[in-house]
Amino acid sequence: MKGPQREPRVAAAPRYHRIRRLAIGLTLMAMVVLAGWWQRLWLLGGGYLLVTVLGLLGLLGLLGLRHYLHLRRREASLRIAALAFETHLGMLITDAEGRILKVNRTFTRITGYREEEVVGRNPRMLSAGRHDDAFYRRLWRQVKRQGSWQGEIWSRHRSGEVFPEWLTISAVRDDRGQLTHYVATFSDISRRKAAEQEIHQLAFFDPLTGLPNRRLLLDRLQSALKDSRRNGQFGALLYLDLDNFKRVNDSRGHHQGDELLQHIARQLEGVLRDVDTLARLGGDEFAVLLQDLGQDQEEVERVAERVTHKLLGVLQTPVMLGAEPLTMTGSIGITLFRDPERTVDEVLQQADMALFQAKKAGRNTLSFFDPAIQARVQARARLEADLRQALPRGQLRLHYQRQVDADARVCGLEALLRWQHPERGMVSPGEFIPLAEESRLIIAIGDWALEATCRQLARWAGEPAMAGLTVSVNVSPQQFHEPDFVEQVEAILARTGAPARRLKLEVTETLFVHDRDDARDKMLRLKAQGVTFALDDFGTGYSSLAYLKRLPLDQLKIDQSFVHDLLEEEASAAIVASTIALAESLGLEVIAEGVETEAQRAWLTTHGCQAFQGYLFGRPVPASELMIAVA
Ligand SMILES: Nc1nc2c(ncn2[C@@H]2O[C@H](COP(=O)(O)O[C@H]3[C@@H](O)[C@H](n4cnc5c(=O)[nH]c(N)nc54)O[C@@H]3COP(=O)(O)O)[C@@H](O)[C@H]2O)c(=O)[nH]1
Repeated sequence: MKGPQREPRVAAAPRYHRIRRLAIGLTLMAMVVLAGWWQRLWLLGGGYLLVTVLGLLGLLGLLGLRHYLHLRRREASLRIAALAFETHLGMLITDAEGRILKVNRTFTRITGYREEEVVGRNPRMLSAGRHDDAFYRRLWRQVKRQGSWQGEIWSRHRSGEVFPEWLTISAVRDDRGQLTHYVATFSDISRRKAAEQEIHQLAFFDPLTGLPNRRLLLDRLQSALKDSRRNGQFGALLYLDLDNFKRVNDSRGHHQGDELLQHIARQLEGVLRDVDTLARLGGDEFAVLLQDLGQDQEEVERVAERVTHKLLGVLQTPVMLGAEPLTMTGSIGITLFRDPERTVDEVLQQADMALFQAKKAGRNTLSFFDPAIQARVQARARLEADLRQALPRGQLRLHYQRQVDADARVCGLEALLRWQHPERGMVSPGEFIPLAEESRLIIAIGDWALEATCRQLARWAGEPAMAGLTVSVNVSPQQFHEPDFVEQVEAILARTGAPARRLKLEVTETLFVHDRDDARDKMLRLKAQGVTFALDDFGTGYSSLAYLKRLPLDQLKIDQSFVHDLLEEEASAAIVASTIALAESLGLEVIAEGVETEAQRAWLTTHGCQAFQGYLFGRPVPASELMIAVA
């Protein structure tokens, strides 16, 4: 194995050595020649120069090549950047101070502004004015801290039209970390928003009426229950069903049925507050969610009942459907909620059961889920119906309560209403006046009381013991706010022949909450006739001292609740003492009402009160029973 392997090598050796010797000989010769040349150049002193020149030439060549390659690369990236800049996204670049340097064509397409119109200006020129300063502060804080911000923002088109956009802002920094530019890219998302809105509309609103649907109602009811647990305020859920709606559909067709539902939805909305939710549950069924009705249950019941009556009233307003008018009625079931344990399902179920009761009770009616509330509501309804008859049937009376001075001499009287009910006997005004106010019957009743007082005043004008007495009569805010109230009083005075200077009108603080100027004007016109004014229940209501000095009042009446607690409660005593001092400093008379004991009278006298009214001096009695001695 080894022999055949070595044989060829022995044969090639002389040729190989010949070639090697030839190559070495040639190299040596070249070296000798080059060395000769080199020696000669060196000797000529140009050796160094040549090396330097050759070196520099080489370096320049290399730099030139690098620069060329760099330019090629930059040109390529600029081409790419320019291409990228002209994208489907709007783009703008500002300097570090926020001045616009460049915008792309999409920017112009979306905003309507050409580049030359915006360069040098601040991008805030595009602001729609829909975000507050805090929004922009947060945005820029994030750009500064995190290098970029993105989100939805409202912008304004050159035409003034406002549109939503999706915006990204990035801060650009150089190698040393210095801020050099901001780059903003954005897209118009109006269409996406419109689509989202449409989806939301379909999911949460009824397509026929545009009202919230059952799903949205449930959402709102859920949060209403949470709120009511938190703030202790009552809420109410009302279920409303149109009576005999099917007949409308059958006789007039579905088109008119739909029209009717749309009309009713608008009308019902019209009598509700913005914060209330009116929903259509389907067919002819609606629901109303009322929130934050207060903490006093009886007051809340009354509010819910009032709203329900308004809704039922709306339904009864005739509607022109096609050529013929149509009048509808409805039934309403109501449940109140505040109980922390109550669930959405329970509330819905209760409203439904109450609606069933209302339907069963004969339609065009309301029914509360709670039987106790229902009983109270029905009792009030009966009382109101009776009260409507009280005036025409002559069941109202006036009683008079004496007012005395520091020497217990009668100096005036207060006329107080009484209702002689045929079955219930004497009904207290405390019971029927609030009802009369709710139903606005108070205007007619108040006018009657005023006229009856004036007739009595005219009679007393001929009696020496009574002629010098002033008679006070209560005027409710509704009555006072009637546009022709002054003319009414003037007409009554003229009709009855009562001396105006003997008539004192008792008004309350609530009168001056709204339209104070109108109230002042009316008072001044009546005062010009000789009529005087007392401010009743002082300290229990609005009690703004500012209005006191502007109004032409003659007397302050200290409310009986303060007099009652005067000797037991320091706060009441302090209020009474301040009221007396205030009246004195404003030059007004002061009278304390509800004085029941000698100790209260003594305390009041010591603190400067000079006039009193209360059971201590006499209860309200009919005019025929007043026994007043000639002064
Ligand atoms: N708008 C009108 N309101 C009227 C009219 N008549 C009465 N009213 C208001 O009804 C409320 C209840 O009145 P009434 O039951 O008559 O009670 C008055 C007095 O009887 C009662 N009073 C008087 N002295 C005492 C007392 O010593 N103790 C005690 N517990 N009660 C007493 O106080 C009522 C006086 O009311 P006022 O001075 O008006 O505040 C009442 O709010 C009447 O205003 C009317 O014609 N129109």
